[in-house]
Amino acid sequence: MDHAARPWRSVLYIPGSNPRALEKAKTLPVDAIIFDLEDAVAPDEKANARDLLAQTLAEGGYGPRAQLVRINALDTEWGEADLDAVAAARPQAILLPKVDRDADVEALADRLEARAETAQTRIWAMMETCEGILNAVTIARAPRMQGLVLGTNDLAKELRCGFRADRLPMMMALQTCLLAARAAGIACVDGVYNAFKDEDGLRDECRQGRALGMDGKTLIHPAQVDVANACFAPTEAEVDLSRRQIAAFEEAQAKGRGVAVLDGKIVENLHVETARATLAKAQAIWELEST
Ligand SMILES: CC(C)(COP(=O)(O)OP(=O)(O)OC[C@H]1O[C@@H](n2cnc3c(N)ncnc32)[C@H](O)[C@@H]1OP(=O)(O)O)[C@@H](O)C(=O)NCCC(=O)NCCSC(=O)C[C@H](O)C(=O)O
Ligand SMILES: [Mg+2]
Repeated sequence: MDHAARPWRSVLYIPGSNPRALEKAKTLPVDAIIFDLEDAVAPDEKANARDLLAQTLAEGGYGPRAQLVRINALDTEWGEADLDAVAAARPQAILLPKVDRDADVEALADRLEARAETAQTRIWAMMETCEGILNAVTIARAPRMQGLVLGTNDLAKELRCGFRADRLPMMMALQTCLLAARAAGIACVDGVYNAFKDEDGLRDECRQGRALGMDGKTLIHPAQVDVANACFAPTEAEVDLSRRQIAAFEEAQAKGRGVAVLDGKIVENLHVETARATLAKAQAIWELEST
């Protein structure tokens, strides 16, 4: 699969303490899983969840789904032990919560560097503190970074803002993270939609996230997966337009022109790059779903 095109449409949190949900995820058509040891796990359950997750990761069975482990922050009483427990399973990626600055990522990167098992492990950062949003540019460029995840619940708490359908109070934070991720060439995945039985509300928020440029949405329940997969995939119309734009541009080029006209609109090289990226994404989704 073309790594730049790897889909992150649906990224499902699974509480590391819930064996039934850990099993269920093996059957769900999600692009990625976040095995959570942080906020989905109560303090009394942390130690058991850590052991269960270490064993679950070692057993595998999650197929082509990308796997991220959200540990507790390294300055909590659980963070270091979480990392110790999951390291042996060679985790694809660690998701670090409540990242305030690039030094938080560097501290984790140093620990990953020190172990042979985590030589390839990437880092994702939860963007959910005001400090973190203000430092998004340097966080996104820190070592081993693969993506940002918006933590809109913690962010709303810190901002002291309300939840609105248009998400106006946190729009600047969402866009700051997107700018930082795109400038660094990494992924950016939107926050969760808490009302997991409200399919229409979820669809609206996914559409908004996609229009902003998000790669996908973090999810909390299996019922949310199909909506996110549909909203963040290229539509048939987009695939068709991309093919026609490429064909029109190549035809224009063959005639010595640098610009084509399609459906009354200009097509330049930059539009062709977007069209090729759309086709690569559609192909990557097809490959993932056929595995
Ligand atoms: C919200 C839930 C507590 C609801 O759980 P439950 O009552 O068990 O739901 P259902 O009975 O409808 O479940 C049906 C089956 O689906 C499985 N299930 C449920 N949730 C998940 C899941 N997340 N992943 C995989 N499988 C799941 C159930 O086990 C049932 O299976 P079966 O019986 O075999 O058919 C629950 O959904 C839940 O705990 N969700 C996750 C909550 C969570 O992770 N929260 C933390 C992340 S959000 C966050 O922290 C974001 C960020 O940091 C921020 O600040 O915003
Ligand atoms: Mg959070």
